[in-house]
Amino acid sequence: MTRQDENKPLPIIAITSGEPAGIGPDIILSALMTQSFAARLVILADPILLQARAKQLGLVPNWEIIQSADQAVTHQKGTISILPIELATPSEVGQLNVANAPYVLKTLEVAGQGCLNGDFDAVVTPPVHKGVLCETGVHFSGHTEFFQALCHSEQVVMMLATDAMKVALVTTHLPLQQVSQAITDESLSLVINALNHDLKTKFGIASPKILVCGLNPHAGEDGHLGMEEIDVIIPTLDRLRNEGVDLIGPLPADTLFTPKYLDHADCALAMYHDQGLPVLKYSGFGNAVNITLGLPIIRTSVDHGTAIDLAGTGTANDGSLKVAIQHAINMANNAKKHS
Ligand SMILES: NC(=O)c1ccc[n+]([C@@H]2O[C@H](COP(=O)([O-])OP(=O)(O)OC[C@H]3O[C@@H](n4cnc5c(N)ncnc54)[C@H](O)[C@@H]3O)[C@@H](O)[C@H]2O)c1
Ligand SMILES: N[C@H](C(=O)O)[C@H](O)COP(=O)(O)O
Repeated sequence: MTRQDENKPLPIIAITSGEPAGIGPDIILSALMTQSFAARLVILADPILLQARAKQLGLVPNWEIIQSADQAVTHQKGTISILPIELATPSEVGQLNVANAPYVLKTLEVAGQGCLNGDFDAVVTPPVHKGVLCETGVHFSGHTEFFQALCHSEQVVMMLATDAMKVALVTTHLPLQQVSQAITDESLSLVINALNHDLKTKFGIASPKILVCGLNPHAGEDGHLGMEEIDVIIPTLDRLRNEGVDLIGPLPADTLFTPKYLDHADCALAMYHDQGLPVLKYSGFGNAVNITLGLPIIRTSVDHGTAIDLAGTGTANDGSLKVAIQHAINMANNAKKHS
């Protein structure tokens, strides 16, 4: 039996490098040097980038350069298996360079396509810098939307989770000015149905109970502080309840995130990015995972950004990446069990 055959049942997880000038390379190295994962981990990156960062951080991994995903063997801490993707130009720590945007996008494309065609069982994405990618002229608002387009998914849902809390979003990377118009009966229904479906199928929750935030202060105060609840949110929730979805709300977002509600629900649904994520990050920054629901592939990510200020310093916390990798492994094992 070859080494590959012996390890065949373990999922193959693609890990992209993220923004090369940021902390992506640091946390990949640190996580994989200090913890063994029961999976075959394939880093999609330029080996030169990772080797230079390892040297800067004083780390000496056992490098394996592979030519295809199936050559990866069970991960052991200290080993880094790389499926090479070349940088466009050498990357300097802490210096964003738009010339490397195509490299970043290529790592995501290879990972996403590899998941779609079965080479990988899941993809884990360290952080990219959205601004530098947009400077190339592509509209990149986030991995969530990138993988939605790549997979032609009708509806995706961004959900961040810690052991204590799951927070999903109705709108993702949208200017605040556009949030109200984006909350319609159709969009809210699609998000809630996708969330309800994946909480059942990907998290094994038989009958998910979902807390829904209002959009306005005090959930609109009976229309005195905004009409979106009365015009859109309440009628949509009522209809979905009649269809069997277990929904509570809309509740005022300022008090929804308290144990009285959270302790008796499976997930909170916030109307926009900064309504839900600050609470989640306050409660568990560094230990949370970002999961894209609604995709035909498994994709997890970290709860933080590129932290350019920390790249190459050895002070970046790898906790969220470890959680993201472990979640991807668990979800991939679960999917294999049910396939
Ligand atoms: N998953 C992703 O790809 C992702 C997630 C969030 C933000 N971003 C992008 O990252 C870039 C920078 O965003 P930002 O400045 O708002 O957020 P950030 O998370 O990069 O930084 C916010 C603060 O948290 C600190 N920090 C972040 N990660 C840390 C870690 N692992 N260990 C210790 N400290 C850490 C930083 O030093 C900084 O003080 C933006 O372009 C943003 O779009 C990407
Ligand atoms: N909204 C996420 C966060 O604040 O952590 C982050 O921007 C990542 O989004 P994507 O996974 O879509 O890149």
